[in-house]
Amino acid sequence: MLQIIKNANILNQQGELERKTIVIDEGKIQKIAGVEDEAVLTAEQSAHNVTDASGKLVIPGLIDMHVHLREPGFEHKETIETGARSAAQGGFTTIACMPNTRPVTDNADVVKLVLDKAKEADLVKVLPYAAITKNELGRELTDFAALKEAGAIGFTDDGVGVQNAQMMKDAMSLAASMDMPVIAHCEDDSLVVGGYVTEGEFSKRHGIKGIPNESEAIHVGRDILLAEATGVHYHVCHVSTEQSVRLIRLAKSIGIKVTAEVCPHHLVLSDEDIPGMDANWKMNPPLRSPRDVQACIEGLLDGTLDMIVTDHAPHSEEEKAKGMELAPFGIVGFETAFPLLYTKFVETGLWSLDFLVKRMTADPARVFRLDTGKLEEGAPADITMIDLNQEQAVDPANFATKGRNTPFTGWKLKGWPVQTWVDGKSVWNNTVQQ
Ligand SMILES: NC(=O)N[C@@H](CC(=O)O)C(=O)O
Ligand SMILES: [Zn+2]
Ligand SMILES: [Zn+2]
Repeated sequence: MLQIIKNANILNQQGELERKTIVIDEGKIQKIAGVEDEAVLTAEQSAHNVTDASGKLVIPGLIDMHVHLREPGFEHKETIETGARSAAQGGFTTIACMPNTRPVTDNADVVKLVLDKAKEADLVKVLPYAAITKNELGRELTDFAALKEAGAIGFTDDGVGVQNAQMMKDAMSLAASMDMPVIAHCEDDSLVVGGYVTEGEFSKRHGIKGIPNESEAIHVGRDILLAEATGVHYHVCHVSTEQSVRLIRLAKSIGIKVTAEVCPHHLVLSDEDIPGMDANWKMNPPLRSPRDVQACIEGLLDGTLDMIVTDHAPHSEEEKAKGMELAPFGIVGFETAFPLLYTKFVETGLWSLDFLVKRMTADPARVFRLDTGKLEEGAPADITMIDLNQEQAVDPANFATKGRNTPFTGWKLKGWPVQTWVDGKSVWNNTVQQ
């Protein structure tokens, strides 16, 4: 089925905008041609579907390597279908989901279930991670070979840190022997006990115990040494502290195979922004100091941090209404990620558009060896169209996710995704086509 996206403003090799016509066939980008290309003008006559992208930005579909879809077990928070719909609405075409479901994705059956449900939803590409340890309890390794065979793309106990260093080392050795990455939620429980915001301004003001930066960085440091010893590809989840950035920068400089991700909220918010005891500002890792925010931004700019992920973590309104202390950690992220970062960093002139797009497409694709994340002839037609001029306030009532837990309600943002294609199929369309 021949399809055409015409008058598309795409980012070229130099990172500049160029107007092109994209020809899609059999789910792949067949051709990216100049707007006057004769052959393409002829093809347009026979195309099944023509989208006029005039005035819009057209980029590779966004890739999110850290998300929570909650199924199986917590379908009241999200299902694979609602999560995938939310991802598509946020401009994402590939998402990698975490194993902290119920049951935990610690055996091949759960991996298969996730893949089956994703196929049924038929929206975005869903790549499952499997747990490092059974039930994410940190006591016994899962069957890595069976999980890889079933389709898992990496191993992680996200939600908790692997507390035992020998356990982590064994996991890394095994993963390395299978050419699989280990993805780590870095948190030393002994340094955290009872905290739910960072140790800093906010915790002092409210007289509550804070989560210190070292609780994250101590695992980053430990795991870098273990990665060096085992040769595994080690990927650090949701980096939030200056100390972690510093350790990862050093490890990279001496050739250790470490990569890392950062979340939009850790780039845009600090603990000083928390308005009060509102659980929509509670996530793990917590919002850190302005100094940490700056270090994360610098880390992303110099490539210490490879990519942006949302850590989309939906929870129900009842759960979040329990208040700061008792509510679960986590905020939703798919539908605000791009406009938030575009508005805060590109509109303000701090980042180039090309830089933002790469950190959400080509970079995750490079790190996790995906065949997507680029607009190129022969690549899958995973494509996102964005209206950079559309300005709109964040309204959780419009979200496709079941989660309403966001600190960004009411924020006026620009750069909203308006249409998303996966393998050439439109999975979200908010344009009014004439
Ligand atoms: N990030 C969060 O605050 N919460 C995540 C767990 C996690 O990513 O560690 C969740 O599963 O809710
Ligand atoms: Zn985590
Ligand atoms: Zn997570």
